[in-house]
Amino acid sequence: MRVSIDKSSIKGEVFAPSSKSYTHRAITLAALSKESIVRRPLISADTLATIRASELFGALIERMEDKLIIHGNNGKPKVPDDVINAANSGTTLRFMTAVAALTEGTTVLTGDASLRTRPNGPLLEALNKLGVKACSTRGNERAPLVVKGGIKGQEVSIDGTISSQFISALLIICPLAENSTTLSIKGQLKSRPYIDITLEMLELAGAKIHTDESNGIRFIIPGKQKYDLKDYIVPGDFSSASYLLAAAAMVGESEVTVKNLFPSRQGDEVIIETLRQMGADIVWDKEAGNVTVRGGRKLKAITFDAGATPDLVPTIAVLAAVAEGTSRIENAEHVRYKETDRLRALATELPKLGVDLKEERDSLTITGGKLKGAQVHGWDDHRIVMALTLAGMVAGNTTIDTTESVSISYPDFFKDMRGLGARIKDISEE
Ligand SMILES: O=C(O)C1=C[C@@H](OP(=O)(O)O)[C@@H](O)[C@H](O)C1
Ligand SMILES: C=C(OP(=O)(O)O)C(=O)O
Repeated sequence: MRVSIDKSSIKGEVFAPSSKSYTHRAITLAALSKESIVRRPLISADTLATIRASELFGALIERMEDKLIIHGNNGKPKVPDDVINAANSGTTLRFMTAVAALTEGTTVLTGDASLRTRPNGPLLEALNKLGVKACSTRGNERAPLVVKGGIKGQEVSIDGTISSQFISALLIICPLAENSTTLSIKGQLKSRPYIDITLEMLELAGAKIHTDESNGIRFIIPGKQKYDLKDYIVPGDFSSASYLLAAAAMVGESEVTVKNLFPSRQGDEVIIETLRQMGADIVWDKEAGNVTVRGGRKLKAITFDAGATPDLVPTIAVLAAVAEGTSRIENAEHVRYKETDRLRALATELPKLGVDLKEERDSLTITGGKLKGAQVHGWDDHRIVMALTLAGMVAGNTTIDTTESVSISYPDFFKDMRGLGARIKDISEE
C-alpha cells in the first residue's frame, strides 16, 4: 500500500491502542496457565502470531469482542504439529523459542524475511547451557531455529546488549523448569523496561522471582512453579501513542487528547517528558489517563539516550528533524536489530525530506530545519512508516510505500490519523 500525505494539523480525542508488549506476555502466560481471560488485547499481525504459536503449543484460545478466553496447557506445552511461524514478530520468535524448551519433543520456528535476519545467538547459547538443544538450521543464529526440549534449571549467564527479549523469554520459562535457575546478565543491559514488564506480568501470574542487583543484575528463579494469570486487562501503548503525541506537537493549530494512557512500566512513557523538554505544550492527567498536546510551539533540539527505549527512536528522529538546533540520539546500536536496521532506514529516508543527518554506529545527529515533500520508502517497517507519516504531515506533498506494515503494531493508525483530520490518501491504485 502507498499513501500520499498533505500538510495537516490534527484535532480531537483518540483512544490509544492496547500495548503490544503486554498483550504478547498476557497471551504467552495465559497459554501456560489453566484458564484465563485477557481483556482489551491488541489484535495486530504480531500478536496474532503469538496467538497462533500458543495454539500450536496446546492452548485453546476463544476470540470474543474485546477479550480472549484462554484455556492454557498448564505449564506443559505440547509438541507443535506444525512449524511455528512468528511472521514479523521478534517478541513471538524469542518467547516461543523458549516455550519450545518446555516441550518433550522438537519444534521448528521461523518467520518472514525480516525476522530471519535478526540475531538469536545469546538465547540459543543460554538454552543449550540449560540442557536444551537449540540451533539455527543455517548455523548463523538466525531463524529457522530448531529446539529440542528438556530444560534443566541451573546457573547461566546471558548477554544483555542485543535484545532484552532473550532475557524475558528465559524469565518466562525458567519458573516452570524442574530445578532452580540463576540467570546473570553480561554487558550493559538494553531495553530494561521490557524486562520489568515481564517481571510484572510474571508476578501477576503468581510466579516468584528474586532480582539481585547488588553486583550486576541476577535473577534467582525457583523451579516447579505454576502460573495462573486469571483476569487481566491490557493497558494502552505508549510507543503507538508517541506518533499521535509527536504529530500534535509538530504541527501548529493541533490539539489532541490521547486517552487510555495510565502510568505503567512502559519505558516509552518517557515520550511525554521528552516532548516537554523539547518545549511542547503537553499535559498528562495520570488519574484520567489522558495526555493532551497543543501544537504551535517551536520545538528545541535534545540529546536522547535510546538505551532503554529503542522503539521511540523513529519518533524522536522526526521530532529532531523539525526542532531548532542539533539533536543527538545516542546509545542506539540495538535499534539496528529490529524489523529493519532503523538507524540506516532513518538515515536514508529523512535526508530525502531535506533533513541534515549524520549516522554513526550507535547514534544519529540531526539538525532540524524546513522539511520538503518527497517520495520516501517505508522499509516494510511499521515504526519507520508511522514516523515518516508525521514528517509528511509537516512537509506536505509526500508519499510513502509499504504502509500496510502498520498492521504489525497499530492497525488503525491511518484511520485514527484521518479521524483527527490528517490529510492522508491511499494511492495504491494510482
Ligand atoms: O519485549 C518486548 O516486548 C520488546 C522489547 C524491545 O526489544 P529489544 O529488547 O530487542 O530491544 C522492543 O524493541 C520491542 O518492540 C518489544
Ligand atoms: C522491534 C519491535 O518488535 P519485535 O522485536 O517484537 O519485532 C517493534 O515493535 O518495534
